[in-house]
Amino acid sequence: MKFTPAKPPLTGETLDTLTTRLREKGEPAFRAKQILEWVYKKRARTWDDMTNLSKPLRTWLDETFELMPASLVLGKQSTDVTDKLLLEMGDRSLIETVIIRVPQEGVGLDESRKTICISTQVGCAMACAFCASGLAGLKRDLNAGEIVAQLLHVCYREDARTPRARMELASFDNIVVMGMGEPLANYDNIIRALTIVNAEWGLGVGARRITLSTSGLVPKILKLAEEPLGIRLAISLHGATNEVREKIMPVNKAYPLEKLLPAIKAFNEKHGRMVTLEFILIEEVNDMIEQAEKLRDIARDLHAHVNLIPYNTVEGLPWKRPSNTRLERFADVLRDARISVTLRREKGHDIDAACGQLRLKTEKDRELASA
Ligand SMILES: C[S@@+](CC[C@H](N)C(=O)[O-])C[C@H]1O[C@@H](n2cnc3c(N)ncnc32)[C@H](O)[C@@H]1O
Ligand code: SF4
Repeated sequence: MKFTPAKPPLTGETLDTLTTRLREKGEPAFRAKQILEWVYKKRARTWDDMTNLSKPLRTWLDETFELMPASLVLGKQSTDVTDKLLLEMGDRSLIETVIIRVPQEGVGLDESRKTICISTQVGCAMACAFCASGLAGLKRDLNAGEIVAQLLHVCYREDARTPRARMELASFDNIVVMGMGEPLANYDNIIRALTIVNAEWGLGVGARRITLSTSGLVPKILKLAEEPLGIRLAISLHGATNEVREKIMPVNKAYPLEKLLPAIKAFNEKHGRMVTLEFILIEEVNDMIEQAEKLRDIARDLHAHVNLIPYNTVEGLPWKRPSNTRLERFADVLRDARISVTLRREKGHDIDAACGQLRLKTEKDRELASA
């Protein structure tokens, strides 16, 4: 399903596209920079906040663009270090954006480093057997403006909690494209959004602070390797042999390991940065020692970092998180081989942080309310 908003979101415009629109209207080129500065640096929430623009120009902007294409429906704070924002788009679609606070010594939680997890689609078509995001299939792609809007909402929220050191800064440290959706299946919009987020006239977030995670769309990984943007890459591997991977990730049929692994290598060679292999551990599905040994060999060959993630249970799905003993035993195989590995203690369990769960719950509540 495609959604065409009545007015395009301003947050989807680049400096070039906005300059072109303003030139056509007879405005000088510097106006575009002024407007974007209001949006990204000064966090203007209404056109009338943009006090150095004439009233007729503000009226034209209001008639031409949606200043903010997403509204906050729910901000859920977990008892641990994760906050979750539920955002509603113009067509009432719901998406999730997560703020993960990484505790640091000597500073309070509010001052800690923040990683933001953003969504790229409403639902997902990839149908991974363990994932809540894909349970109801794909509803639609998010446009670039809707992707960028998630980060502005985080800024609004965090600005209210902790003042920025300088006005031009984003209110977070890192971005992971690991929320709902397969980002490389929405390629043009995610690239445009990250270009805006990265630009000095946008949120100014360095490319090294942005990590995109994919289930493994090989042609798009190769395309991404050619982008000048230079973001980091994470691969959802979750199976170290085709047999295991295929059971839980249908994408493995089109792009089995013999195609995926060379594509990762090609990306590596182009960027010279360590790729991360994500491996969710699910009891008796992929947490066996033989899988750990195969994963060790793959990681060694790719010089990759391995992120082990204990499975977050999803209501209605049969999969289980392994015991701590099994988790540690798996991790030890990699540690013993001196592979760079983290065993992630996943955050936000108590606020349905497994991507897509909060949205599904809210949609169910809505259906019940309207029945
Ligand atoms: C939701 S996906 C979004 C990005 C992309 N579609 C992908 O698969 O890499 C981000 C990560 O969350 C993981 N994930 C999904 N459901 C999970 C669950 N229930 N518990 C732990 N991790 C999960 C995915 O496997 C993936 O590594
Ligand atoms: S893990 Fe990623 S690709 Fe697979 S269904 Fe979930 S969001 Fe989609």
